[in-house]
Amino acid sequence: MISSSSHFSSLLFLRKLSHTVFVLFRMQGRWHLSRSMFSEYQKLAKEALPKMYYDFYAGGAEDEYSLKENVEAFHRITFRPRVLVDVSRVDLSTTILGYNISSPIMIAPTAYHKLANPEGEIATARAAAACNTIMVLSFMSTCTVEEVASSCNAVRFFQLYVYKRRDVAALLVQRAERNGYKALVLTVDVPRLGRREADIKNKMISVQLKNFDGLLSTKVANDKGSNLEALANEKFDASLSWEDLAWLRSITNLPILIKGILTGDDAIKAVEVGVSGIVVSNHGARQLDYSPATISVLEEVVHAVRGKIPVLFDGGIRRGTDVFKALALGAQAVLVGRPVIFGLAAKGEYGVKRVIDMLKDELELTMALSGCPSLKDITRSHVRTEREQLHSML
Ligand SMILES: Cc1cc2nc3c(=O)[nH]c(=O)nc-3n(C[C@H](O)[C@H](O)[C@H](O)COP(=O)(O)O)c2cc1C
Ligand SMILES: CC(C)CC(=O)C(=O)O
Repeated sequence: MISSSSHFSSLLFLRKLSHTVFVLFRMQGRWHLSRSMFSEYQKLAKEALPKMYYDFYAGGAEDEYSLKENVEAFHRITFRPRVLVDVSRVDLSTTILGYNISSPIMIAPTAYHKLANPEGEIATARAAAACNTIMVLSFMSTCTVEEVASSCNAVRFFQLYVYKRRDVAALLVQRAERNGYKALVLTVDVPRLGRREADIKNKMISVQLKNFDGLLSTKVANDKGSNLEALANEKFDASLSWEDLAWLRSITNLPILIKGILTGDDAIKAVEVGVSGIVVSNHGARQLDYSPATISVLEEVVHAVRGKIPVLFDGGIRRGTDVFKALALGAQAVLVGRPVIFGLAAKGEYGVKRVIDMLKDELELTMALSGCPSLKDITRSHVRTEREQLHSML
């Protein structure tokens, strides 16, 4: 239930439950509980999915400290809006690696979309096309690289995990290139799978992925805990290192982005090895718990890169205000993971489109209310970080 604030007659309290901000308000003599559209979709997804799948999508590693922090660190950043700026038109459009998109909100690579909806990644790709944005297809997708490519005309990037079987990684890269994917996103934060305790308890399944038919088996069936963890630990190449970027460049002409950078030091190395961009990410807090909230390290990375390559961002984006904050701190665009999956689980292609449109609408409003008619008008001085707020109190 989402209601217009103009009808509020009283506001009772504002409290955080789980990762969600709830407001209890009185309207026309009755009490109502408001939630963001994201939480509405999360709730619908929870109702629609078996517990094992919902926990897989929603969960994080170990204590889920970073999972909460990814979201809550945004709440500690406030705005410095400017007034009396002509915002009768607000332009959200931007360019990523030369591709024009309608807003700086892209779809993050996430595994196993068919567990959320029978149409799987095809539904997600069609929603991306309808929103005129970029989808990053996961290496662990349930639809094939070819099926997704032929389903719509969205600009698509391909996310890569490097298996011990390098020939399999190389083959998938070639298939992505042949099928019109425009960039590779090399994910570097999974030498082993993080300890996801819900998946261990639920004995999370690992299904055969069609992309690998005839190449290798991705199906694991044992009774000892998360089959996904067993799969990743068996197949992923934990020896992958900076030197291997030369190998990757030798097998493709596509631009390469590195996803999973959290420090200025690693950002400098990424620039040195000649990649075309980086994604500041802690993998949605599913890998190393107590890694920092991604928004809290974005600026360090942006400073280290010194504008040499684009810096993208993901982790905890739930509102248009979050997108604005990430842009103000130097990101060129953001990627969203769970909101897209919850949209997909709740309402298929339509749900994904709604979630993206909601974020776009909220970003547009935030820009108007902050005095920013275009993305280039969003500057560092439009936000106040927690550190700045603390300094101002000294
Ligand atoms: C269910 C799920 C599956 C994911 N699968 C992948 C994947 O296959 N490859 C990858 O690079 N990242 C994967 N990620 C991480 C996302 O790309 C992204 O970094 C993260 O979801 C961003 O955080 P958010 O969910 O708060 O938006 C996955 C995340 C989730 C939640
Ligand atoms: C199968 C997993 C490795 C997919 C993934 O990246 C994730 O679940 O976070």
